[in-house]
Amino acid sequence: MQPNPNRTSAITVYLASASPRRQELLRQIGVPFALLAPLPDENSEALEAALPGEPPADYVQRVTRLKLEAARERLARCRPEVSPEAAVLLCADTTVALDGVIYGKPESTDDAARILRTLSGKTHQVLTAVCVQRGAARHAALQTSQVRFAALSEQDIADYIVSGEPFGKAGAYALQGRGAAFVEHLSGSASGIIGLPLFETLQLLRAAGWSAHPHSPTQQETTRP
Ligand SMILES: Cc1cn([C@H]2C[C@H](O)[C@@H](COP(=O)(O)OP(=O)(O)OP(=O)(O)O)O2)c(=O)[nH]c1=O
Repeated sequence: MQPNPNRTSAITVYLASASPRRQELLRQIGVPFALLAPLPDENSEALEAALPGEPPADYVQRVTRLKLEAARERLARCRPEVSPEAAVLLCADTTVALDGVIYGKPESTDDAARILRTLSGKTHQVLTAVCVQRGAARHAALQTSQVRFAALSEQDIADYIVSGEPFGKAGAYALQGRGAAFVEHLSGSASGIIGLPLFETLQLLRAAGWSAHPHSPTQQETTRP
């Protein structure tokens, strides 16, 4: 059988993310990766400002592209010896939307309470955009889930905020944590809601030439973080 030129054994997946959830999710499906988290001198927050009137789907995909550009610069700066053909960069961004309004990470306790009151008793969307790049080739996907929240009491909201869980999460809740108790129904992708839709991510990695079964047995050893 002829070797498939797209299936290169020397490819390393670089997860360009500071999100512990994305790392856990990628581990869950057994994809070895190296971490390429933002450096302390990078202003990651500045990437995430929405433009006036920007639709949520446009926003989340644009921010993911910006994260990818920053990651390409970071790889060139931190690992100049790595050929772009030997690296698959992986980035994602997650946002919550209701009636076209974007709900990002809460900035304060009051902001978290405001977001949770807004989501209470309604169905919102969770959008996660994923982007991979290897050399000049880029592959992208957008995964959207629908999540229906139960009606939350002021006590529910106050107790949840005290737990600290809303902070650092788009929409001020975590499906993987106590926030699951608010979810009456969901359709879509649980991993997408938590930050990395695994089905779509694996498809993108494969499109970029990554394989779980490389010809060389060394990939597993060389790409562990
Ligand atoms: C809705 C939801 C979001 N989240 C998290 C996933 C993301 O970490 C976060 C959305 O913020 P993002 O800006 O997508 O990601 P991040 O800043 O945490 O990490 P990165 O370095 O990759 O940019 O919300 C959950 O963990 N659970 C949930 O149920």
